[in-house]
Amino acid sequence: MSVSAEGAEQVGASTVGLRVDGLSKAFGGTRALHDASFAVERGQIHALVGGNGSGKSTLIKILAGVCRPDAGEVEVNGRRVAAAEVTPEWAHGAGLGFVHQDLGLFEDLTVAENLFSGLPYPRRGGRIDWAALYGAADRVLDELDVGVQASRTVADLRASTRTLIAVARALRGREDLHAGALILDEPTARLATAEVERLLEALRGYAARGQSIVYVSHRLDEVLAFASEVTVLRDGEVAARRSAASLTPRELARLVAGREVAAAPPARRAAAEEDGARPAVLEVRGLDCGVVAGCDLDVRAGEVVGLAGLVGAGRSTLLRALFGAERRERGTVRVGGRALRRGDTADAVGAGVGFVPEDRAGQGAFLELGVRENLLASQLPAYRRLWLRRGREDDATAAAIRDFGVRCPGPEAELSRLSGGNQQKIVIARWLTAGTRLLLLDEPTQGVDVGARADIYALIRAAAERGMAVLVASADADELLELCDRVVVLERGRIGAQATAGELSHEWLLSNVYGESLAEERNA
Ligand SMILES: Nc1ncnc2c1ncn2[C@@H]1O[C@H](COP(=O)(O)OP(=O)(O)OP(=O)(O)O)[C@@H](O)[C@H]1O
Repeated sequence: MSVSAEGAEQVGASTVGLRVDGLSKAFGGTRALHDASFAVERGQIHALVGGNGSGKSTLIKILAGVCRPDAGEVEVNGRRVAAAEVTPEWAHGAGLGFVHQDLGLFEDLTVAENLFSGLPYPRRGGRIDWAALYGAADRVLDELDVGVQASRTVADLRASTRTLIAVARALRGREDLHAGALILDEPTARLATAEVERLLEALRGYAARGQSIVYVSHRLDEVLAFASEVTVLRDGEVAARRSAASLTPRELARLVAGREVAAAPPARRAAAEEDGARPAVLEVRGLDCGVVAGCDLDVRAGEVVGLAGLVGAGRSTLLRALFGAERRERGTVRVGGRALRRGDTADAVGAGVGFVPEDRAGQGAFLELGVRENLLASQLPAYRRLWLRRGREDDATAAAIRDFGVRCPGPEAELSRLSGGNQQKIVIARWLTAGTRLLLLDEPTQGVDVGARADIYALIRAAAERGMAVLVASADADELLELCDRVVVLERGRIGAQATAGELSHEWLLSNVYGESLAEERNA
């Protein structure tokens, strides 16, 4: 079976669901993919892992027909074409379905409307036939065991259910929903631990019925528990292809990073009396803002405090209110003893507050500016005042690129040209400077690779050792356990249970954060 000179596709019987052969793609001088090949058997769960900038997204975009490669071939269920011939229509027709990190769902619409968005709705007598639409949607949802009614509004659904809706939308319109290849780009990055297992269980069920699954993730423990085969990309090349059973998490981390990955430094676990002696950098009293109500919270110098909670509990709202990005309705926020004006981010920055928001593309980064400008964005006035401009800026930029292992063509490269994980490293590095007294982090390592994650934890802890106070919201239990001296749970906008590092465990988080959501599962 091969591709003819004209590039026409060849069809034949095969047990392979998806095969890519010799994929290469360069962006100017950057080699994003080089001669990458791997195959996914029908019904196999195949993980595609690699460091930030290793070429995973480029590979997915080529398969989706939205990025034209320089060379290579693609085969789906026996249909083989030159990769440069793949269009979105071909990909869909051949049976490829995609779930991107941003699920692209319309929150205010129903499940059925989301499932059939972009397609002509069934009509009867010139009007939309809603009964037929909901009926068709219910059949897809039943077939995929999603356990949700097509008439529900997406905004009311829990996170794992939303991801399954995105899966259903990727597969809709196929004759056999389980016959193609499903490609998921970090489907669990935004999910809390309990939600992850529910999603993976559903995906295992689809694989058992014949679906070939390609799954991209930076959570390596999860990869080894979920996938049967693993392809590791490094610098655009396939660095290893192994069965998951033959790998330990540590070996896989080494393959991904191309080096031994140091374990994160242990949380400080300071004695209570030592904590009491440190000054509070952040003092919040009676803060009301949106869902957040009556919030009292202190974070001391040198302390890393985790904010746990379910989606919608108000973690992001609280961080945004502290930074002034959201206008608080009541209450006071003091940083280093100074009261912050509400809704005034400049005042917060002036008091030494740094903020890494969850929505990097929308709020965290200046995508159209260069790496250097992004790194220095929090400190420009200081550099300008000192008349030190380029020399010092260049040193600081080079140091940040080195310390964070940022993969970029150079300090002038536009941020939009960097991979997602490398953008995140820049956004965090920007605030890890001497001027920051309080650092607010919202899901700081989402999309960040295993090596960089360890580096970022080490840099955050080192900043805390120097006296920075850190407040970090995370849905990732491992992150809270590895990074935090203390964890505070937000429950529907109110501060609930708290535990110090010595008391913290997976079990504690499960019962204090997720217990309630598991009980509510049937409602979604
Ligand atoms: N449009 C583009 N223009 C220039 N360079 C690009 C472009 N898209 C990707 N690249 C570069 O190609 C390389 C591979 O990027 P890609 O986004 O595929 O990596 P990735 O493995 O998905 O990373 P991450 O884990 O951070 O999402 C990176 O060096 C990136 O900077």
